[in-house]
Amino acid sequence: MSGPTTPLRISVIGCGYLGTVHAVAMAALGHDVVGIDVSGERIAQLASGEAPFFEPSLPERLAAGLASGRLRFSTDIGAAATADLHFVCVGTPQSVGSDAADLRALFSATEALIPHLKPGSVVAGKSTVPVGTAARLSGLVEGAGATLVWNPEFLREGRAIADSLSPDRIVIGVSAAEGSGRPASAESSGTLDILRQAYATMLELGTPLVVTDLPTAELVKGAANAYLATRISFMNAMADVAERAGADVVGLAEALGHDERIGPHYLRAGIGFGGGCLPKDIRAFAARATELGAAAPAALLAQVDEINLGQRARIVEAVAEHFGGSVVGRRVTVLGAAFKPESDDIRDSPAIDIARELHRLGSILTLTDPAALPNVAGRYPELGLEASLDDALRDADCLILATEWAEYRQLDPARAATLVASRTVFDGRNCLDREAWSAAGWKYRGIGRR
Ligand SMILES: NC(=O)c1ccc[n+]([C@@H]2O[C@H](COP(=O)([O-])OP(=O)(O)OC[C@H]3O[C@@H](n4cnc5c(N)ncnc54)[C@H](O)[C@@H]3O)[C@@H](O)[C@H]2O)c1
Ligand SMILES: O=c1ccn([C@@H]2O[C@H](COP(=O)(O)OP(=O)(O)O[C@H]3O[C@H](CO)[C@@H](O)[C@H](O)[C@H]3O)[C@@H](O)[C@H]2O)c(=O)[nH]1
Repeated sequence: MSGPTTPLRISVIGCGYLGTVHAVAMAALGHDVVGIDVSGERIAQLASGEAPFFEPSLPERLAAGLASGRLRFSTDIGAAATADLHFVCVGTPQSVGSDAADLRALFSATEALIPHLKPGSVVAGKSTVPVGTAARLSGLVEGAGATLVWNPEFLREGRAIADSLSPDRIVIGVSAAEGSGRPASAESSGTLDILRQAYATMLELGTPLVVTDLPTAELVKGAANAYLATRISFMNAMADVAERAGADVVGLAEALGHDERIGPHYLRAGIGFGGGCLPKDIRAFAARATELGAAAPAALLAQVDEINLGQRARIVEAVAEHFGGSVVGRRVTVLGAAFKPESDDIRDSPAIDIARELHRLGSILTLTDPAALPNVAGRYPELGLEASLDDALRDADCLILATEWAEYRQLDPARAATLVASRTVFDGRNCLDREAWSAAGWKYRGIGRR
């Protein structure tokens, strides 16, 4: 990608999974970027060129940004003072004790930024927030002579750099002109020009730009994640019916996906969705819908959540049933700890929940993963961790494939058979070649499969 004709000075506040990638991507586009975080450890890592989490091509992109002199990191919010555009990327996790989003970091980061805002500068919220949050923040920002826009982010972990540099669309919510309902004021003030300049490279390549009002922009993000989660739970509900009826959910998904009105994505049944986004975002969406008096959307998403969590419980029950009702003393190996492949993120990972429950029920549990074990060791020291795949397979009484890393999908069933004690595999992601595994003498159990 070539750089923009006029580079901007940009600050990115919050350097987690989203902010780190966004800062690196903005520098790759040719802008002058400072990434800011309250965590000194995080900033020291980033400043020394160490990628703080596993994400394909992040180490190379981070190194290139630092070497270019266009990317730097600081714990001092004052380092944002020279920027024309500030992206706020701090966490909005689920609140302790409720389903609602915890917005404390968002408000405290914005309040800390206020004294450093120049008149005419733009604050772009990228964190995922309940609808109505931007309106609460805009008074703060506008009091300082700056403008607030909402610019939700849709990147997926594991492909975060590629998604950031080639998004499907760019959504920008701006303040509606009083009473008109149209996002007019930002057009005239040049706010949108700054955003267009930030994303110039992508816009020149034809990336669709949707300009809307603040609440619609917030809702686009919440609705996108709610819809993706609903599709996955829908297919897991179909898997339940398929299993009971002797049908096959993989063939069902393939046939449904050919329908242009449906499309093939997010139809993979299995142990369900996890991660730092879909689970907490549908809960926050439902909590906000309830506050707004919209009971039906809240009930719909509660059902989506329940189906999803049920998938984790069902595979544990199936494993116990396989062993005649009890897993006590059984050697169970879980392949994968991250919530998805190409990531070391274990936030709300179905793999971890399943491993913890089987451990609690008395199995001799071994967990392996090519990237996420250091994160597991820090949080769940009780789980038996094994970095070597061969050693994890050795003497297992059954395998559970929980995260579809390429090395698990490509496992040779004949060779794996020589290592385990008993040839039983629960394919929690329906990603193994059932025929090949069965032919190698394995008892194969998929999700929603005959
Ligand atoms: N992870 C993703 O793939 C992704 C994608 C799109 C949107 N989002 C949304 O982006 C937001 C961030 O998610 P994440 O996964 O990067 O979270 P994260 O927990 O990895 O990162 C949040 C970062 O913000 C920092 N922070 C907290 N308070 C701060 C403050 N006052 N000033 C500066 N930094 C502060 C934390 O130290 C942390 O490094 C969330 O709203 C999330 O829903 C995430
Ligand atoms: O057919 C499918 C597709 C995904 N998953 C699971 O769904 C979860 C989420 O996967 P994915 O959406 O690829 O990863 P995330 O990085 O969580 O990305 C989601 O959450 C981000 C944070 O909001 C958004 O930016 C992205 O657009 C949205 O896809 C993972 O556990 C997957 O295993 C399934 O079970 N079946």
